[in-house]
Amino acid sequence: MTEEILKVEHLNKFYGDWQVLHDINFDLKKGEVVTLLGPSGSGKSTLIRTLNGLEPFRKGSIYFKGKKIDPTPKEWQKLRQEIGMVFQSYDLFPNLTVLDNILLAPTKVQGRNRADVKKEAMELLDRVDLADQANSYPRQLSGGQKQRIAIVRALAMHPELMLFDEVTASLDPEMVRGVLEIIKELSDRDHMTMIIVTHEMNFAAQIADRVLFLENGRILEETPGKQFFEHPQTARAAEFLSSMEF
Ligand SMILES: Nc1ncnc2c1ncn2[C@@H]1O[C@H](COP(=O)(O)OP(=O)(O)OP(=O)(O)O)[C@@H](O)[C@H]1O
Repeated sequence: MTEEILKVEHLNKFYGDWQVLHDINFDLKKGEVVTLLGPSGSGKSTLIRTLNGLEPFRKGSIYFKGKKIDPTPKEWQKLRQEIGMVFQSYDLFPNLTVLDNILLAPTKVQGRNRADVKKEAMELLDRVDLADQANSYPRQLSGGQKQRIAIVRALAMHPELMLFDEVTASLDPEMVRGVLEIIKELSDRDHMTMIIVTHEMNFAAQIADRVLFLENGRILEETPGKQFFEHPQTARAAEFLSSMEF
């Protein structure tokens, strides 16, 4: 049986008194790619951030590799070593070089040997065609380059699960493809388990094993990727796809 990486059960989240996520249930097996799609404000970012402990939740359970998460700051800090996340805003440290951005957490948090991590970081940088920028500072890089570095930084922790929250949303169109290709390769070559929030429908159609379609904080449908894009189950999802000109 394929190993279960994540299971979300009856997850409810509130901002103050207002409920933003309603009874979210889904699971994710090793190597699977799930995309979260839905209109603006449907709760996609909130959900993916909740899965990394960046947003607290009030009711429900999240299991990671079969173990129920005790949602304390300490536990999340530990789990973030295994659940990598990349954001729209890169969040690189401006005062550190590219290489030091990548080495920081594996050496300081995981206590791994600096020379080993450095060797691996250079291989990862080579893979995203940025080995020549190892000693640059983030301000010297384009948005697309910064986002490729942010992905490498997350991968250097050897995550079991990667979360991507609209990682191409701030990029100029010509930068988008390079970043999406890296994510696609992570799936094809490394069989990385991933949850992806994106507005890039063609990319979602290529990469999604499953789509969770959200509206008003609820999962309206959960459909295999190919089927979702060809024959969505709900009229609302069909309307959404046509509004995205897919
Ligand atoms: N910190 C917050 N406090 C209160 N409300 C919030 C907060 N963050 C998000 N919201 C609201 O929660 C709802 C869901 O937002 P969220 O960003 O998760 O949606 P989304 O589907 O990711 O949208 P988009 O595609 O526009 O990024 C929206 O109505 C948003 O205004």
